[in-house]
Parts: sequence; C-alpha cells; structure tokens
Amino acid sequence: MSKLRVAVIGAKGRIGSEAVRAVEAADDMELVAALGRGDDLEAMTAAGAQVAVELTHPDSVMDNLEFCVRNGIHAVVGTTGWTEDRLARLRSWLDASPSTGVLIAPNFSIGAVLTMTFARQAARFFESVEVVELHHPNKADAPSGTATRTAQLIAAARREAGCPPQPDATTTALDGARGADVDGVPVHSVRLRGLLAHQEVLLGDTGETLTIRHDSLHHSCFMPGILLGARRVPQTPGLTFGLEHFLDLG
Ligand SMILES: NC(=O)C1=CN([C@@H]2O[C@H](COP(=O)(O)OP(=O)(O)OC[C@H]3O[C@@H](n4cnc5c(N)ncnc54)[C@H](OP(=O)(O)O)[C@@H]3O)[C@@H](O)[C@H]2O)C=CC1
Ligand SMILES: O=C(O)C1=N[C@H](C(=O)O)C[C@H](O)C1
Repeated sequence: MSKLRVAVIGAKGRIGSEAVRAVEAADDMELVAALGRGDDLEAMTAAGAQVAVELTHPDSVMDNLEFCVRNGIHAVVGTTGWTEDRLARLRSWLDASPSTGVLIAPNFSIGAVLTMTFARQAARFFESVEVVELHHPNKADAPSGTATRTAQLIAAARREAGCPPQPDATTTALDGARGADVDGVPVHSVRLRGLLAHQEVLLGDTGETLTIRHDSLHHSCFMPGILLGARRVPQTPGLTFGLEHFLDLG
C-alpha cells in the first residue's frame, strides 16, 4: 500500500519538530517536506504532499492554509488564534476546493479533548465555572486555544440548558483580575517557566466543587492526535473543528 505523503510546516518549532519525528516513525507515512520560516511553500507541491501539518504561529497560519487549500493539499492544523472571521475566510477557500479537507484542533492530546468533553457535560449542573490555563512563557497567544474552546463549549451547554449568568458580586477590580471573558466564562492565563500546557476547569455550587485538570507533560502527547488527523482528513472534505469529531467518544 502506498504511504501517505505528509509535509510539516513549522518543522523547527517545539511541536513541529516532534511532529517531524512522529511522521518519520509512522509506517504508513512518508515525510516529503519539512518547512521552516522563509521556506518556499511550493516545495510541498513539488514533493507531491497530500497532507500538510501546520504548526506555526497565528500570524502565519492563514497564508499557509490558503496555499494548501488552493493546491488541494489537505491540512491538519494545530496553530491557534482562530476567530469567526478567520474561520469564515477559510470556509470560503474550501468552498472553492470542495474535495479538500482541513482539520483544526485546538488540542491534539486525547486527555485535553476529554477535558473539554467532561467540562461541557458538567457545565449545566454548577452555578459557577471558571477556566485556568497554565503554559510555558514562550507562548504567543492568551488565552490558549484550548481554554477558549473549552469556555465556548461550556457557555453553549449552559445556554442550551437555560442556566442564568454566573454569580459575581465584584464591583471594583484591577484590570484583568477576573480574567478574560469568553462568552461569559472567566478564563485566567498563567505563563510560567517550567510548565508546558495545563488546564483546570473549576466548577462550583452550594457545598461542593468539581475540578477537571489536565496536564501535558511532553509534546509527544499531541502526536497520536496529529497522526490520526493526517490519516482521516483526506476522507473528510471541508472544515472539521476539533479532534473529537475523529474520535468515537460515545
Ligand atoms: N493544537 C495543539 O495540540 C497544539 C498547538 N500548538 C500551537 O502550535 C503553534 C506552534 O507552537 P510551538 O511549536 O510551541 O511554537 P514555536 O515558536 O516553537 O514553533 C513555531 C515554528 O513555526 C515557525 N514558523 C513561523 N511562521 C512560519 C511560516 N510562515 N512558515 C514556516 N514556519 C513558520 C517558527 O519559526 P521562527 O522561530 O523563525 O519564528 C517556529 O520554528 C502555536 O500556535 C501553539 O499554540 C502547540 C502545541 C499543541
Ligand atoms: O502553545 C502551546 O504550547 C499549546 N497550544 C495549544 C493551545 O493554545 O491550546 C495547545 C496546548 O495547550 C499547547
């Protein structure tokens, strides 16, 4: 059977370099291009790449994806910084290339995907819910893509269940003290040397709290999700947002 021809964009970065090793080690894949900043994207078409794994920076991802979609290269995207406006632009490119698939995953680790699922399930049962994400200090964006997505899923579940706004009697606060407001859910970002990627969802009600915590301890935790995405995205045209769509979560 022929191997899947995979390119990695952002190949020298923290997660990109791990992805290069993971693709090289996968029996069913061939690494055909490993691109860093300034490298010509045409190297992917010249090498016949079928799937590009995009792990760069919020400032770079749109140009890279426009190239991929225009050239019919499926994409697995871990880069963060997604907004409704950016998603709309991506969808318009995909409309013009209907057989191309793009998977955007705010987090490729199975534990983080489960954290989001559990948080969504729990959200309607508690009066209060806040998200704390903790990352290494080299991270460009805050809140993290995972925390933003988690808060959006929590907010949607609470809206569907008809939950009232959260209680909060704060009348005076230093700017930022109550975190960022993501659809009504406070999200707090910690940047600390020594950490990689961690998240706590704190839920509280009368007389009890529930904490859902996930810790990424090494970039290897993202690799099974990236490889799964690369295998599935060629059969999944259009935009898929979230690795959970490729997992049988029941
Ligand atoms: N979804 C997920 O599970 C995960 C997502 N991420 C996300 O992935 C992204 C990268 O994270 P991380 O590896 O820590 O960051 P790094 O800064 O370590 O790596 C990014 C790499 O991409 C390079 N780069 C930037 N622009 C381009 C471009 N146009 N073409 C090719 N290469 C480019 C950078 O080069 P240079 O150094 O010259 O700028 C750098 O080598 C972030 O958005 C992060 O949030 C990270 C981990 C998991
Ligand atoms: O920058 C990182 O490191 C990570 N970025 C992603 C995010 O913003 O959620 C995924 C993970 O948290 C690691």
